[in-house]
Amino acid sequence: MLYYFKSIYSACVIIRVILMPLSFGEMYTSLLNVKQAINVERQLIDHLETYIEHESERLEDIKRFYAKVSDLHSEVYSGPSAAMANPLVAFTLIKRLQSEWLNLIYSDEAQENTQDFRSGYEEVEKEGSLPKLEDLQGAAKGLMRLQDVYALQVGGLVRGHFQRITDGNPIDIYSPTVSVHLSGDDCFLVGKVAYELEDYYHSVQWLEESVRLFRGAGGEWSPENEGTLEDALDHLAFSHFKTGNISYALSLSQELLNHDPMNGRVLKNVQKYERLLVDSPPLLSTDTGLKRPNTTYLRTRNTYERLCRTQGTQPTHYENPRLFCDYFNNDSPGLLLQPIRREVLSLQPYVVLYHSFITDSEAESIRELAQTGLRRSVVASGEEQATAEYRISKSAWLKETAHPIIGRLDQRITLLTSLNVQPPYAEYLQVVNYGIGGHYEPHFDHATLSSVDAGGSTAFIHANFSVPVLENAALFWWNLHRNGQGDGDTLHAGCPVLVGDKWVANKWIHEYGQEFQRRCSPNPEE
Ligand SMILES: O=C(O)CCC(=O)C(=O)O
Ligand SMILES: [Fe+2]
Repeated sequence: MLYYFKSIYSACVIIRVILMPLSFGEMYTSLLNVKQAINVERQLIDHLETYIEHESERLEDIKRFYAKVSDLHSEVYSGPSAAMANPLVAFTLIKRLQSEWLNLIYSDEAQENTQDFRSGYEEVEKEGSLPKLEDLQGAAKGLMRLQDVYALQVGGLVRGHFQRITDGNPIDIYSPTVSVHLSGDDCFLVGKVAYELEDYYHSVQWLEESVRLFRGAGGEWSPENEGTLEDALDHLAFSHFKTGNISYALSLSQELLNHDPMNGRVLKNVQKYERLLVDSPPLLSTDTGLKRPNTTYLRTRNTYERLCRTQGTQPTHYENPRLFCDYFNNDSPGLLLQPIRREVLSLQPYVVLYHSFITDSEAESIRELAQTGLRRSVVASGEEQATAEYRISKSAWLKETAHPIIGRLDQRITLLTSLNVQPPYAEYLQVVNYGIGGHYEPHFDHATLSSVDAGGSTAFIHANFSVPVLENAALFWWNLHRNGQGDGDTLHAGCPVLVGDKWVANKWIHEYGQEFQRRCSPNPEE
């Protein structure tokens, strides 16, 4: 968990402690919810197990009947015709044909088993603990965000690797301890989300993988799949058409026709593509020059992403002799025996990292206290607050009265900063948990606690450095100049979490109430 102290409004300070790495609904926006979903699937696995047992018993019974009847045919009825003279043989034949076959064929058992299985699923569904379509789409967008910000290869992701091409070779930027491969259908879903957003840059890449994997599976059908090779070919062909690669759209459509020769729509498309190719033959280059869509219109996107990729402070900052580390007690009696390791990361804006600001057990308690209050994080939107794609997380507010730990943290902030953090001079503690590819794009906090395995740094865009997520550490900066104006250099962002569960806690301290702690400067510009 990272802890941030920051001043807002006409305010001065930000304290942000990284705790370690929440409520259902919008499951993808918080990793805690994703973790809770594991139990939901466990319930479904139990229901499936019972279903398989019952269906297996039913099939065993059917097999027994089959064996009995086919044995009779090979042993009794194919023998001397005298067998039929036996009234018992004749009776059993008639009984079977009049009743047993009927009972077997019209047995309700299969339906009952299916019904029980469905009821189990419906119970889980009623609890409201199943992800919705929006969650699946949100998770798919999270994957594409990670792909973009960390320049990951889709082909690598599909094989469970987090790889970036460096000097022409794929280099692992993170090696997961547990890894999963994606199926043709998994890739189809991501591709389809992009396709529906008319984002053909991503749909082409994911659907290419989908088609490759579906082809590799030899068109084998799986009952759990959403799409088929034909669906993937269809979407991929159209994506290529939209990006101007007509000849590829044509060959994919022709492949699709091999599987589905009577598909009128695709037949028409083929004719259209052929006509287009005759009218304007393609240039030799097959490079379609597909560009990443700039959906968030971030002007600082390149710097932001570069800072996220480097996952930490730029080396040049260590070369600045005015930056230093020390053990700091702020001359506070409460810290004399236990000074805090302080790392000054930047002078303008002034950004300091306090190591081991909280303990593991404090971070754990804060996470637990926040859990039930976690709601989708919002951002200021005019007078109102609204959810936004550029902030994907859940957050909860903790008052000092929630637990003595919160009061102790407030005291620690005061010991370190000499600032008054009692209401109304500061906000309550805001605890945040990020979701799949969760992030907070560049923003200011003015008038606005965990380690992760990869990604999730806090990037200072204009100041050109990023701070990796450091468990239990606190990051402090002044959002405002001494003259009360917002400091433009504090533009900062929470990079997407690549792997891990990122929790942060924010403490925004108002400028009002700190007049004697942070005096104005003789220089009105300062
Ligand atoms: O998560 C981070 O690193 C940054 C979060 C942040 O800037 C905020 O919550 O205001
Ligand atoms: Fe912020």
